[in-house]
Amino acid sequence: MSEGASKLPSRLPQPGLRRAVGIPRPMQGSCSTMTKRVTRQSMSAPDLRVVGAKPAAASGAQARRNVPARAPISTAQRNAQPSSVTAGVNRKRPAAVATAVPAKKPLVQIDGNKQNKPASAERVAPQNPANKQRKVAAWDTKGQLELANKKIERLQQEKENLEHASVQLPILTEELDVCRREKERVNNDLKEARKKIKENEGLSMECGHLRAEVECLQKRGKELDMKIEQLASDLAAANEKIRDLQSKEHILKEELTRERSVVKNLTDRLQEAADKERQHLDDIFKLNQLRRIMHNQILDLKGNVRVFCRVRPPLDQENDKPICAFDFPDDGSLEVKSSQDTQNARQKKLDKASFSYDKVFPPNSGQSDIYEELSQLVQSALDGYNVCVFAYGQTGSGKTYTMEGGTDPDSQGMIPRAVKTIFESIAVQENLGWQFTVKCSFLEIYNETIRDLLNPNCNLPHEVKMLDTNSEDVYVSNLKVETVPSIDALEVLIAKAQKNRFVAATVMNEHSSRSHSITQLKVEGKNSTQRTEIRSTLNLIDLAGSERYRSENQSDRKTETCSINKSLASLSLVVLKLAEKAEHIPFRDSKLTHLLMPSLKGNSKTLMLVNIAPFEDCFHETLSSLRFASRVSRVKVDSKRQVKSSVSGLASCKPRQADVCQRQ
Ligand SMILES: Nc1ncnc2c1ncn2[C@@H]1O[C@H](COP(=O)(O)OP(=O)(O)OP(=O)(O)O)[C@@H](O)[C@H]1O
Repeated sequence: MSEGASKLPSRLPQPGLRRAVGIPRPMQGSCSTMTKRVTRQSMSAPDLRVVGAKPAAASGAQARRNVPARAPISTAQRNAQPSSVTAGVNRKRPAAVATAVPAKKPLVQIDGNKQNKPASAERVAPQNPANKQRKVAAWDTKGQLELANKKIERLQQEKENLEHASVQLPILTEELDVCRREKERVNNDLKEARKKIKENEGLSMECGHLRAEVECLQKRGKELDMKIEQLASDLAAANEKIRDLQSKEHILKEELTRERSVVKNLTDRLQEAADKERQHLDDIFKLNQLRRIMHNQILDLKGNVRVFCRVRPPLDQENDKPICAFDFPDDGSLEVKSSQDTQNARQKKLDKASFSYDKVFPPNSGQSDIYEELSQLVQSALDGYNVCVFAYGQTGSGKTYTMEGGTDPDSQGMIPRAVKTIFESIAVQENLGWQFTVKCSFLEIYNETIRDLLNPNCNLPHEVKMLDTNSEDVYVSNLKVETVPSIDALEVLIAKAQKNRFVAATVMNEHSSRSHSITQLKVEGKNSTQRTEIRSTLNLIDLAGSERYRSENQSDRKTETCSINKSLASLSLVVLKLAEKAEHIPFRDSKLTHLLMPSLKGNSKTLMLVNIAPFEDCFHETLSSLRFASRVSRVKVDSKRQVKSSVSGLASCKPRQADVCQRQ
């Protein structure tokens, strides 16, 4: 079968159109083939008739009238047609086609494959009883003729039909081409549409994303709008503020200009004042230097070793005890006599004695009276001189009371008063450009053993050592030396040391009476402006009881008494040797004199405060103490002030050469 024939059925116009143009319903095969078959079959099978010719058997003109083939077929129509077209060419249902033909009229089977599939009409015809009845005998010529005529009629009819069909064929072919092109276009459109649909799907997804994005952006936009609104209002407020500030700035600038001129004025005046202050400070410094020198000269005149004598009053509980008779002719003299009548001749020789010292304080003297005199030595310590204050006397004579005193302000002893003076003076001096450092240590010497009162449990040995070979200064090894920034800090340390001494006293049976207690305050001052430094030590010493050892009732204290006597004798000897200006001074004979060596030598101020108990039974010890004090009182130590200064300017009041050591 040719290609055109095979494609034809599916490309035929819709059934309605076929009917309109009188085209028989397509079966199988092409139109040309069909025509040929019809011709052949009509020759061999007279009963057959053309399918589709029946209804109208329309003439060619009529068919042409009914053909709207030329009219354009809409796409919708074209899309609607294929199902019915293809339905009409269902090759698998030839039988149904055959049955659609009325039984009385023989059908012309249009079949493209006659050999394989004989037409049903041909197969049915021999079985038809009508056909059998119409059989004419061979001898019936007339019948044969009639039959032949009828056949001819039918053939002529078929011929007409065929002619009509052949006229329609080019129209249909043309229509077919149109349909093909239309289909091609439709297919293309379809492809295009599918492509567009696909694109649309992609686009719609993208659209979805874009919509979401747009929504986000819109939301963000709204937020930004709000922010912008807020910022705009802030900006407006800020602008308002700026305007406000600008106006204020203007006012302030004017004020500033005025203030500047005031400040300049003040600065000039300040400069003037500073210059004046510098000048005043210079003057004050010079005056202070002068005061120091004069103060020192006064003390020199009074003596480098001064002796005060203090007689303590009997306490309430001691009122029953007989007391010696004391007389105080002036503030530096003292007469003492025993009041007992039953004295032997030897005793009578000794029952009255007169002594003279730098100062004598009767029993009614207060702590402040003593300190008034002693404060001059404290001032000397602040001026750069080493100072030693000894409280000497027998046990119970009032040494500790004088040095430490009580807790109330009136009864405060020399140590707390001296500390107060030092820190008050430092405060004043600091305003004049001085800077001071105060260091302190507390120790006691018992049986020639040094004990640290700030660190009493220290097991390390405490030895008196030279600071260095070139220096005459000494120090105690392993001794705690505290730097005290304030009077409060120092008072805390003093209390601690006193407590430690008190604990030892209870444990060691009147230990405190039998030991020397030494409070050392080292003062270092520096005046950077005047390039001056001072350094001094204030030693406040509460000596052990000076009573003599008496073997008959104090055997248990033999060792300690000997030790005390030895150190006191050593102190006495050192002082005497100093007075003699001896070449060798036995400082190292006792720990006490060794430790106090720098403060007893030339560069020193020494005060011996002899304390006297007023009782009759102390008379001999009283005489002993007063005699010792008299010996000391005669000593004059050459004083050498520890001052290094680049400032002189004191020509009119120039101290002795030894007093001031000029810095080179
Ligand atoms: N001037 C005084 N006014 C009032 N009371 C005093 C005075 N001197 C000493 N006392 C009192 O006398 C007693 C003995 O004085 P203190 O303890 O000071 O003597 P001491 O010489 O230090 O004795 P020790 O050598 O045992 O330490 C103490 O109770 C003390 O308060």
